[in-house]
Amino acid sequence: MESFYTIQGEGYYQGKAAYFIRLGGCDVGCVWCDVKDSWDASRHPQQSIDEIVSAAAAYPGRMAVITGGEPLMHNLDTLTAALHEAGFQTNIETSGSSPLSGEWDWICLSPKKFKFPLPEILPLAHELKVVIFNKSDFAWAEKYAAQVSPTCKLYLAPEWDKSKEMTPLLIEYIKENPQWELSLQIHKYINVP
Ligand SMILES: C[S@@+](CC[C@H](N)C(=O)[O-])C[C@H]1O[C@@H](n2cnc3c(N)ncnc32)[C@H](O)[C@@H]1O
Ligand SMILES: Nc1nc2[nH]cc(C(=O)O)c2c(=O)[nH]1
Ligand code: SF4
Ligand SMILES: [Mg+2]
Repeated sequence: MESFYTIQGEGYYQGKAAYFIRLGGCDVGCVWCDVKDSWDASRHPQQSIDEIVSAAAAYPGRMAVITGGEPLMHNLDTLTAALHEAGFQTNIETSGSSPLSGEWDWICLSPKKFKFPLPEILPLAHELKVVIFNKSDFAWAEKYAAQVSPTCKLYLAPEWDKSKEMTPLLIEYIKENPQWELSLQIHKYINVP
């Protein structure tokens, strides 16, 4: 769909320069998704892996973030091998709802109520990032926290349009449950893509 060099705005690598590769197509359908344009893959041009990787390599950063849409709707073995070959760290942002493919240095799993993650990705996640849209989502987040590895980093993120209302609840929750950390979409505050 699009590629851009920016600052990772969320989660563990928040604040780091990263090259984002956003792949078209998503069958999850989150009501609050902030990139609904990405859902229909046929509306976006196809690019070769060579084109994608050489565009990325023009920038000094060597962290690539594959996102979407739902990137795991595509087989990512060849793309991630080419990124590794070019010296990139490979990170993915995924709902985990399609089978895992690709060679990953970092898996950010963001489970969704609209299409659950497949169980096999849970022990492989390096980072669990749960979007909080309403109060019941805290208990739902704990259900997934119990299934990831003991070293997996745990993040709660307010849904953007409800962040004014929900962020104070996240702050209180994290103060009571300090295994969780706050993830804000900082790119939206600093106006970068
Ligand atoms: C657009 S999704 C694409 C990758 C993948 N489909 C997924 O959901 O993880 C990238 C990240 O943005 C988050 N996100 C999407 N819409 C959001 C919103 N309105 N508020 C907060 N986070 C949002 C998702 O939860 C996910 O962590
Ligand atoms: N700057 C920036 N950071 C991000 N982290 C995850 C994003 C995503 O849409 O996957 C994202 C994004 O869209 N922009
Ligand atoms: S899974 Fe990701 S891309 Fe798909 S609708 Fe949900 S937030 Fe949007
Ligand atoms: Mg985004």
